[in-house]
Amino acid sequence: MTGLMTQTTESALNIPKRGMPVTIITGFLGSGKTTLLNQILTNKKDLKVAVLVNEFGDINIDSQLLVSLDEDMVELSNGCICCTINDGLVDAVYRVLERDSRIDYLVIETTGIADPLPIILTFVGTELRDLTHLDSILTLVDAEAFTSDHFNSEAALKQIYYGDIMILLNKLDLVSSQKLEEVQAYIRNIKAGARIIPTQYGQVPLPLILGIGMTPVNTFTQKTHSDHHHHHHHHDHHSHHLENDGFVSLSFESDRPFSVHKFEHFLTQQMPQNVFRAKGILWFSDSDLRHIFQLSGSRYDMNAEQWLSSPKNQLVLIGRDLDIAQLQQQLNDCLV
Ligand SMILES: Nc1nc2c(ncn2[C@@H]2O[C@H](COP(=O)(O)OP(=O)(O)OP(=O)(O)O)[C@@H](O)[C@H]2O)c(=O)[nH]1
Repeated sequence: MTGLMTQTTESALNIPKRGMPVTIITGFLGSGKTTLLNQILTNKKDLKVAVLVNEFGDINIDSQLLVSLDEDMVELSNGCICCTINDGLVDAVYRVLERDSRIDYLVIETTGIADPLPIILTFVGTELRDLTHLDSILTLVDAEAFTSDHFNSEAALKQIYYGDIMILLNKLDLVSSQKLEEVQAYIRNIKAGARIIPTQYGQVPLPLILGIGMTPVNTFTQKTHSDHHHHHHHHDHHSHHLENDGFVSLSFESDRPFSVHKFEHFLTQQMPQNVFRAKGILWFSDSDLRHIFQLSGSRYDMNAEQWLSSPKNQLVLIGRDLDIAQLQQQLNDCLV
Protein backbone atom coordinates (compact mmCIF):
# COMPACT_ATOMS: atom_id res chain seq x y z
CA MET A 1 0.00 0.00 0.00
CA THR A 2 2.69 2.46 0.98
CA GLY A 3 4.57 2.04 -2.32
CA LEU A 4 1.40 2.61 -4.24
CA MET A 5 0.69 5.75 -2.28
CA THR A 6 3.98 7.41 -3.07
CA GLN A 7 3.54 6.73 -6.76
CA THR A 8 0.07 8.08 -7.10
CA THR A 9 -0.24 11.06 -4.81
CA GLU A 10 1.33 13.40 -7.34
CA SER A 11 -1.06 16.22 -8.19
CA ALA A 12 -2.89 13.88 -10.51
CA LEU A 13 -6.36 14.71 -9.27
CA ASN A 14 -8.60 15.65 -12.10
CA ILE A 15 -11.03 18.05 -10.49
CA PRO A 16 -13.70 19.68 -12.58
CA LYS A 17 -14.13 23.41 -12.12
CA ARG A 18 -17.90 23.42 -12.18
CA GLY A 19 -18.93 23.75 -8.57
CA MET A 20 -16.80 22.80 -5.63
CA PRO A 21 -16.34 19.03 -5.54
CA VAL A 22 -17.55 17.37 -2.36
CA THR A 23 -16.73 13.97 -0.93
CA ILE A 24 -18.68 12.55 1.98
CA ILE A 25 -17.09 10.02 4.29
CA THR A 26 -19.50 7.75 6.11
CA GLY A 27 -19.02 4.51 8.01
CA PHE A 28 -19.94 3.01 11.31
CA LEU A 29 -18.51 4.06 14.67
CA GLY A 30 -14.78 3.52 14.79
CA SER A 31 -14.46 2.23 11.23
CA GLY A 32 -11.63 4.65 10.41
CA LYS A 33 -13.21 7.84 9.04
CA THR A 34 -10.93 10.24 10.90
CA THR A 35 -7.95 8.06 10.02
CA LEU A 36 -8.89 8.32 6.33
CA LEU A 37 -9.40 12.06 6.64
CA ASN A 38 -5.92 12.36 8.09
CA GLN A 39 -4.54 10.36 5.16
CA ILE A 40 -6.25 12.76 2.80
CA LEU A 41 -4.91 15.83 4.63
CA THR A 42 -1.41 14.36 4.76
CA ASN A 43 -1.27 13.46 1.07
CA LYS A 44 -3.27 16.25 -0.51
CA LYS A 45 -0.19 18.10 -1.71
CA ASP A 46 -1.23 21.43 -3.24
CA LEU A 47 -4.93 20.69 -3.16
CA LYS A 48 -6.70 23.14 -0.81
CA VAL A 49 -9.08 20.95 1.16
CA ALA A 50 -11.75 22.25 3.51
CA VAL A 51 -13.09 19.81 6.04
CA LEU A 52 -16.40 19.59 7.85
CA VAL A 53 -16.40 17.31 10.86
CA ASN A 54 -19.52 16.33 12.69
CA GLU A 55 -19.57 14.36 15.90
CA PHE A 56 -22.24 12.67 17.89
CA GLY A 57 -20.84 13.56 21.30
CA ASP A 58 -20.88 17.00 22.90
CA ILE A 59 -17.11 17.42 22.68
CA ASN A 60 -15.20 17.64 19.41
CA ILE A 61 -12.47 15.07 19.86
CA ASP A 62 -11.97 14.30 16.16
CA SER A 63 -11.25 17.85 15.14
CA GLN A 64 -8.47 17.93 17.73
CA LEU A 65 -6.93 14.81 16.24
CA LEU A 66 -6.72 16.00 12.66
CA VAL A 67 -3.26 16.53 11.26
CA SER A 68 -3.92 20.02 9.97
CA LEU A 69 -5.91 22.44 12.00
CA ASP A 70 -5.29 25.50 9.86
CA GLU A 71 -7.79 27.95 8.48
CA ASP A 72 -9.06 25.33 6.03
CA MET A 73 -10.75 23.57 8.85
CA VAL A 74 -14.41 24.21 9.51
CA GLU A 75 -16.24 22.60 12.33
CA LEU A 76 -19.87 21.60 12.25
CA SER A 77 -21.99 21.68 15.34
CA ASN A 78 -22.33 18.54 17.36
CA GLY A 79 -25.20 16.17 17.18
CA CYS A 80 -25.94 13.70 14.49
CA ILE A 81 -25.32 15.28 11.11
CA CYS A 82 -28.33 13.76 9.48
CA CYS A 83 -30.68 15.07 12.17
CA THR A 84 -29.29 18.57 12.63
CA ILE A 85 -27.86 18.69 9.20
CA ASN A 86 -30.15 20.57 7.05
CA ASP A 87 -29.61 24.12 8.13
CA GLY A 88 -26.32 23.46 9.91
CA LEU A 89 -24.79 21.75 6.92
CA VAL A 90 -26.03 24.23 4.36
CA ASP A 91 -24.74 27.13 6.49
CA ALA A 92 -21.38 25.46 7.00
CA VAL A 93 -21.00 24.83 3.27
CA TYR A 94 -21.87 28.48 2.57
CA ARG A 95 -19.18 29.54 5.03
CA VAL A 96 -16.69 27.50 3.02
CA LEU A 97 -17.91 28.84 -0.32
CA GLU A 98 -17.77 32.43 0.87
CA ARG A 99 -14.15 32.28 1.96
CA ASP A 100 -11.79 34.61 0.22
CA SER A 101 -9.10 31.99 0.11
CA ARG A 102 -9.02 29.37 -2.60
CA ILE A 103 -10.64 26.04 -1.81
CA ASP A 104 -10.47 23.19 -4.27
CA TYR A 105 -12.28 20.48 -2.45
CA LEU A 106 -14.61 19.86 0.47
CA VAL A 107 -14.50 16.66 2.49
CA ILE A 108 -17.23 15.94 5.03
CA GLU A 109 -16.84 13.41 7.81
CA THR A 110 -20.18 12.28 9.17
CA THR A 111 -20.72 10.75 12.58
CA GLY A 112 -20.52 7.00 12.80
CA ILE A 113 -24.25 6.68 13.14
CA ALA A 114 -25.41 8.96 10.36
CA ASP A 115 -27.76 7.75 7.69
CA PRO A 116 -26.14 9.17 4.56
CA LEU A 117 -29.32 9.70 2.54
CA PRO A 118 -30.34 13.04 4.10
CA ILE A 119 -26.80 14.29 3.57
CA ILE A 120 -26.81 13.23 -0.06
CA LEU A 121 -30.19 14.83 -0.57
CA THR A 122 -28.96 18.06 0.97
CA PHE A 123 -26.37 18.25 -1.80
CA VAL A 124 -28.54 17.23 -4.70
CA GLY A 125 -31.90 18.59 -3.58
CA THR A 126 -31.15 22.09 -2.26
CA GLU A 127 -29.52 25.20 -3.62
CA LEU A 128 -26.20 23.49 -2.92
CA ARG A 129 -26.85 21.47 -6.03
CA ASP A 130 -25.89 24.42 -8.21
CA LEU A 131 -22.98 25.49 -6.07
CA THR A 132 -21.28 22.19 -5.43
CA HIS A 133 -20.66 18.94 -7.17
CA LEU A 134 -21.16 15.81 -5.09
CA ASP A 135 -18.27 13.72 -6.30
CA SER A 136 -18.21 10.63 -4.15
CA ILE A 137 -19.50 8.97 -1.05
CA LEU A 138 -16.95 6.82 0.66
CA THR A 139 -18.16 4.26 3.12
CA LEU A 140 -15.64 2.85 5.55
CA VAL A 141 -16.30 -0.66 6.81
CA ASP A 142 -14.35 -2.16 9.68
CA ALA A 143 -13.44 -5.56 8.22
CA GLU A 144 -12.88 -7.06 11.64
CA ALA A 145 -15.99 -5.77 13.36
CA PHE A 146 -18.33 -6.37 10.43
CA THR A 147 -20.91 -9.08 10.91
CA SER A 148 -24.24 -9.56 9.27
CA ASP A 149 -26.03 -7.90 12.16
CA HIS A 150 -23.28 -5.32 12.71
CA PHE A 151 -24.49 -4.05 16.07
CA ASN A 152 -28.04 -4.37 14.72
CA SER A 153 -27.67 -0.89 13.38
CA GLU A 154 -29.95 0.41 10.73
CA ALA A 155 -27.55 3.26 9.99
CA ALA A 156 -24.64 0.86 9.44
CA LEU A 157 -26.58 -0.99 6.77
CA LYS A 158 -27.79 2.16 5.10
CA GLN A 159 -24.23 3.43 4.88
CA ILE A 160 -23.46 0.47 2.66
CA TYR A 161 -26.72 0.56 0.83
CA TYR A 162 -26.41 4.17 -0.31
CA GLY A 163 -22.67 4.12 -0.53
CA ASP A 164 -23.13 2.99 -4.16
CA ILE A 165 -20.25 4.08 -4.70
CA MET A 166 -17.05 3.26 -2.99
CA ILE A 167 -16.48 1.03 -0.03
CA LEU A 168 -13.19 1.09 1.78
CA LEU A 169 -12.91 -2.19 3.62
CA ASN A 170 -10.59 -1.05 6.36
CA LYS A 171 -8.48 -2.71 9.08
CA LEU A 172 -7.14 -5.27 6.67
CA ASP A 173 -4.36 -6.00 9.15
CA LEU A 174 -6.84 -7.37 11.68
CA VAL A 175 -8.55 -10.03 9.54
CA SER A 176 -7.71 -13.32 7.86
CA SER A 177 -8.08 -13.58 4.10
CA GLN A 178 -11.08 -15.83 4.71
CA LYS A 179 -12.86 -13.18 6.79
CA LEU A 180 -12.00 -10.61 4.14
CA GLU A 181 -13.61 -12.78 1.47
CA GLU A 182 -16.69 -13.31 3.64
CA VAL A 183 -17.19 -9.61 4.27
CA GLN A 184 -16.73 -8.80 0.59
CA ALA A 185 -19.23 -11.46 -0.41
CA TYR A 186 -21.68 -10.11 2.17
CA ILE A 187 -21.36 -6.54 0.95
CA ARG A 188 -21.74 -7.59 -2.70
CA ASN A 189 -24.85 -9.45 -1.68
CA ILE A 190 -26.49 -6.33 -0.26
CA LYS A 191 -25.01 -4.07 -2.88
CA ALA A 192 -24.46 -5.73 -6.22
CA GLY A 193 -21.54 -4.26 -8.11
CA ALA A 194 -20.15 -2.42 -5.08
CA ARG A 195 -16.63 -1.16 -5.60
CA ILE A 196 -14.63 -2.38 -2.67
CA ILE A 197 -11.07 -1.34 -1.89
CA PRO A 198 -9.39 -3.17 1.01
CA THR A 199 -7.36 -0.69 3.07
CA GLN A 200 -5.24 -0.45 6.14
CA TYR A 201 -5.38 2.73 8.19
CA GLY A 202 -7.35 4.27 5.32
CA GLN A 203 -4.28 4.29 3.05
CA VAL A 204 -5.47 4.64 -0.47
CA PRO A 205 -4.15 6.63 -3.42
CA LEU A 206 -6.14 9.87 -3.48
CA PRO A 207 -6.99 9.73 -7.20
CA LEU A 208 -8.98 6.59 -6.41
CA ILE A 209 -11.26 8.39 -3.99
CA LEU A 210 -11.29 12.11 -4.85
CA GLY A 211 -12.36 13.64 -8.13
CA ILE A 212 -13.85 10.37 -9.34
CA GLY A 213 -17.38 11.53 -10.18
CA MET A 214 -18.96 8.41 -8.79
CA THR A 215 -22.19 9.65 -7.28
CA PRO A 216 -25.17 8.78 -9.48
CA VAL A 217 -26.64 12.22 -8.86
CA ASN A 218 -29.57 11.66 -11.20
CA THR A 219 -30.85 8.71 -9.22
CA PHE A 220 -31.00 10.81 -6.10
CA THR A 221 -32.31 13.85 -7.92
CA GLN A 222 -35.27 11.95 -9.30
CA LYS A 223 -36.05 10.75 -5.84
CA THR A 224 -35.84 14.28 -4.51
CA HIS A 225 -38.20 15.61 -7.12
CA SER A 226 -40.80 13.00 -6.56
CA ASP A 227 -40.58 13.35 -2.77
CA HIS A 228 -40.60 17.12 -2.57
CA HIS A 229 -42.50 20.05 -3.75
CA HIS A 230 -40.41 22.67 -2.00
CA HIS A 231 -36.74 22.15 -2.08
CA HIS A 232 -36.30 24.17 1.09
CA HIS A 233 -38.15 21.63 3.18
CA HIS A 234 -35.81 18.92 4.20
CA HIS A 235 -37.61 17.62 7.22
CA ASP A 236 -39.14 14.69 5.41
CA HIS A 237 -35.68 13.26 5.20
CA HIS A 238 -35.33 13.20 8.92
CA SER A 239 -34.26 9.73 9.76
CA HIS A 240 -35.51 7.85 12.76
CA HIS A 241 -32.40 5.81 13.02
CA LEU A 242 -31.39 7.28 16.36
CA GLU A 243 -34.57 6.08 17.97
CA ASN A 244 -34.27 2.78 16.13
CA ASP A 245 -30.66 2.31 16.89
CA GLY A 246 -30.95 3.58 20.45
CA PHE A 247 -27.52 5.16 20.59
CA VAL A 248 -26.65 7.49 23.41
CA SER A 249 -23.47 9.31 24.17
CA LEU A 250 -21.83 10.52 27.32
CA SER A 251 -19.39 13.40 27.35
CA PHE A 252 -17.06 13.78 30.28
CA GLU A 253 -14.75 16.73 30.86
CA SER A 254 -12.63 17.67 33.81
CA ASP A 255 -9.85 20.07 34.70
CA ARG A 256 -8.46 17.49 37.08
CA PRO A 257 -6.32 14.52 36.03
CA PHE A 258 -7.24 10.85 36.26
CA SER A 259 -5.38 8.34 38.34
CA VAL A 260 -4.06 5.88 35.76
CA HIS A 261 -4.81 2.93 38.05
CA LYS A 262 -8.35 4.02 38.71
CA PHE A 263 -8.98 4.61 35.03
CA GLU A 264 -7.56 1.21 34.20
CA HIS A 265 -9.89 -0.30 36.77
CA PHE A 266 -12.82 1.53 35.20
CA LEU A 267 -11.85 0.30 31.76
CA THR A 268 -11.33 -3.32 32.64
CA GLN A 269 -13.88 -3.81 35.44
CA GLN A 270 -16.65 -1.28 35.13
CA MET A 271 -17.18 -0.17 31.57
CA PRO A 272 -20.21 -1.96 30.13
CA GLN A 273 -19.97 -4.10 26.98
CA ASN A 274 -22.51 -1.97 25.21
CA VAL A 275 -20.11 0.96 24.96
CA PHE A 276 -19.16 0.43 21.31
CA ARG A 277 -16.98 3.42 20.86
CA ALA A 278 -14.99 5.74 23.06
CA LYS A 279 -12.44 8.37 22.32
CA GLY A 280 -10.71 10.80 24.51
CA ILE A 281 -7.84 13.09 25.17
CA LEU A 282 -6.77 12.06 28.64
CA TRP A 283 -4.70 13.61 31.38
CA PHE A 284 -3.10 11.32 33.94
CA SER A 285 -1.63 12.69 37.16
CA ASP A 286 1.71 10.94 36.72
CA SER A 287 2.35 11.96 33.10
CA ASP A 288 3.32 15.15 31.30
CA LEU A 289 1.88 13.88 28.03
CA ARG A 290 -1.63 13.82 26.64
CA HIS A 291 -2.98 10.35 26.00
CA ILE A 292 -5.15 9.73 22.97
CA PHE A 293 -7.54 7.00 23.97
CA GLN A 294 -9.44 5.09 21.30
CA LEU A 295 -11.85 2.25 21.85
CA SER A 296 -13.67 0.55 19.04
CA GLY A 297 -15.64 -2.59 19.79
CA SER A 298 -13.50 -4.75 22.05
CA ARG A 299 -10.23 -3.07 21.09
CA TYR A 300 -8.64 -0.08 22.65
CA ASP A 301 -5.37 1.72 22.48
CA MET A 302 -3.69 4.71 24.00
CA ASN A 303 -1.00 6.88 22.42
CA ALA A 304 1.00 9.47 24.30
CA GLU A 305 1.94 12.75 22.68
CA GLN A 306 2.69 16.36 23.61
CA TRP A 307 -0.08 18.58 24.89
CA LEU A 308 -1.10 21.28 22.44
CA SER A 309 -3.17 23.12 25.02
CA SER A 310 -3.37 23.17 28.79
CA PRO A 311 -4.07 19.69 30.17
CA LYS A 312 -7.61 18.53 30.82
CA ASN A 313 -9.67 15.41 30.42
CA GLN A 314 -12.13 15.02 27.55
CA LEU A 315 -13.83 11.72 26.91
CA VAL A 316 -16.82 10.61 24.86
CA LEU A 317 -18.49 7.21 25.23
CA ILE A 318 -21.07 6.01 22.72
CA GLY A 319 -23.26 2.97 23.16
CA ARG A 320 -26.70 1.62 23.79
CA ASP A 321 -28.76 1.52 26.98
CA LEU A 322 -26.08 3.22 29.01
CA ASP A 323 -26.60 4.25 32.61
CA ILE A 324 -25.22 7.74 32.07
CA ALA A 325 -25.39 8.83 35.71
CA GLN A 326 -23.53 5.78 36.90
CA LEU A 327 -20.83 6.14 34.24
CA GLN A 328 -20.40 9.84 35.12
CA GLN A 329 -19.96 8.87 38.75
CA GLN A 330 -17.48 6.11 37.93
CA LEU A 331 -15.43 8.51 35.81
CA ASN A 332 -15.54 11.12 38.54
CA ASP A 333 -14.19 8.53 40.91
CA CYS A 334 -11.18 8.08 38.61
CA LEU A 335 -10.09 11.69 39.20
CA VAL A 336 -7.37 12.41 41.71
N1 LIG B 1 -5.58 -2.04 13.34
C1 LIG B 1 -6.13 -1.04 12.66
N2 LIG B 1 -6.68 0.00 13.34
C2 LIG B 1 -7.21 1.00 12.61
C3 LIG B 1 -7.24 1.01 11.19
N3 LIG B 1 -7.84 2.14 10.78
C4 LIG B 1 -8.19 2.84 11.90
N4 LIG B 1 -7.80 2.15 13.01
C5 LIG B 1 -7.99 2.52 14.42
O1 LIG B 1 -9.37 2.42 14.72
C6 LIG B 1 -9.73 3.40 15.71
C7 LIG B 1 -10.90 4.26 15.19
O2 LIG B 1 -10.45 5.00 14.06
P1 LIG B 1 -11.10 6.40 13.67
O3 LIG B 1 -10.46 6.83 12.40
O4 LIG B 1 -11.07 7.33 14.82
O5 LIG B 1 -12.61 5.93 13.42
P2 LIG B 1 -13.88 6.85 13.08
O6 LIG B 1 -14.66 6.11 12.06
O7 LIG B 1 -13.46 8.23 12.74
O8 LIG B 1 -14.65 6.84 14.46
P3 LIG B 1 -16.00 7.70 14.85
O9 LIG B 1 -15.79 9.08 14.32
O10 LIG B 1 -16.05 7.64 16.32
O11 LIG B 1 -17.13 6.97 14.24
C8 LIG B 1 -8.48 4.23 15.97
O12 LIG B 1 -7.85 3.70 17.12
C9 LIG B 1 -7.62 3.97 14.72
O13 LIG B 1 -6.23 4.10 14.96
C10 LIG B 1 -6.65 -0.12 10.50
O14 LIG B 1 -6.64 -0.24 9.28
N5 LIG B 1 -6.14 -1.11 11.30
